[in-house]
Amino acid sequence: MSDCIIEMSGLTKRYKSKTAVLNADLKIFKGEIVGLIGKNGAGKSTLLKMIGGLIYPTSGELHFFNRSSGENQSFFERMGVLIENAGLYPHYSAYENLNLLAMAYGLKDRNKQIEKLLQLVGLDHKNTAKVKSYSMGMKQRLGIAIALLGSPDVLILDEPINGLDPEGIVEIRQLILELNKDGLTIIISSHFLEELSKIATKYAIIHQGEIVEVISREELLQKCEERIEIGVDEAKTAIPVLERELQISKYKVAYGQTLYVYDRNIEIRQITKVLVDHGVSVDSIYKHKQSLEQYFLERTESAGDHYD
Ligand SMILES: Nc1ncnc2c1ncn2[C@@H]1O[C@H](COP(=O)(O)OP(=O)(O)OP(=O)(O)O)[C@@H](O)[C@H]1O
Repeated sequence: MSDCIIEMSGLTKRYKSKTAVLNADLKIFKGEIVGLIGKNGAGKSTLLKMIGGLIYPTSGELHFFNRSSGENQSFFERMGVLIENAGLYPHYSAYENLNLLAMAYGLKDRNKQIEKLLQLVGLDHKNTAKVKSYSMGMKQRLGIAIALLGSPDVLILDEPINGLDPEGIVEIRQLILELNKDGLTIIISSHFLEELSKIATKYAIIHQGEIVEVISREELLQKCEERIEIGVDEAKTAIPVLERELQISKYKVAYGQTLYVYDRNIEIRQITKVLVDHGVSVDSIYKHKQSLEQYFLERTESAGDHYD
C-alpha cells in the first residue's frame, strides 16, 4: 500500500466570508478506505467535492498520482462520485438510468458494463420497475453503480448510509468491502462512527473545516482498547516490578509517569498490591475504556473552535 494516489496540502475552500475547509493536508494511498468523520457542517462534503472535481479549491494543492490536478483536469475522470443524491431519473429503470449516463459519457460496450455493474451492486438488470418504486437502499446502490461507470480508480461516497434501514446499511457496507477487495480506493464520509469503524482502514477527523487528526484503524483500536491506567512517580521503576511479579507484557508508557497496561485478567488490586509491596507509590489507578464515539468527541471538542 505504498502508492499515494491523492495528496492534498493546504487545501482551503471559502464561500464569501465562510471558510468551509481550511488548510487540509491528507494523503490517500491505493487500496485504502478512508473514513472522513465530522459533525454536521464540519466540511466533509466540501472536501469531497474538491477531490471529486465538483468545486474548485480557493487555495492549496491537490495532487493525483503525484501530478497537480491543475496540470490535468482528466484526473477527475478517474473519480467516481456519489455526493448528496445520485440524481436518478425516477421514471426510468435502473438499467435505463445507467444507459443514459453511459451514452452521455460515450462509453463503449455499454450493455456489458451496465449488466456487470448492476450485478455488482445487487440489482437485477432485467428488472424494468421504475426507480421511483425503489427502496432507499436500492437507490443508493444504483447511485454507487452510476459512480462506478467508467471504472474509476477512486470512489467518493458522501454519507452513503444516511437514511437507510439496518438492512440497507449492511448491504452498502458489504458492497463497499467487496469493491475494496478488488483494489478500489474509497473515501467515505459519515457521522456514524461505529458504522464507519467496520470498514475504514484510516480515519481523517474533520472539525470546523480543519483536519484535526489522521489515524489508522490499528492506532484507533489500540487507543480505544480497555486498559488500566496507573499514575506513578516514574513508570520505569514500576515496569520491572509488574513484569516480574504479574508477568505483564502488553503495556505502554505515556508521559513518563503514566503506565497503560493492556494485559487482560490482571486486576487493579493485584497491581496496586505488588507496586506498594515493592515500594512504588501509586498516585492513581483506574480502568479505562473509551468508545469510538467518545474518542471522536474528545478529539473534536479539544480541538478548539475556530471562527471566521
Ligand atoms: N455553497 C455554499 N455556500 C456557502 N456556504 C456553504 C456552501 N456549501 C457549504 N457551505 C458551508 O460550509 C460548511 C461546511 O459544509 P459541508 O456541507 O461541507 O459540511 P458537512 O460536514 O458535509 O456537513 P453535512 O453533514 O451537514 O452535510 C457549512 O457551514 C456549510 O453551511
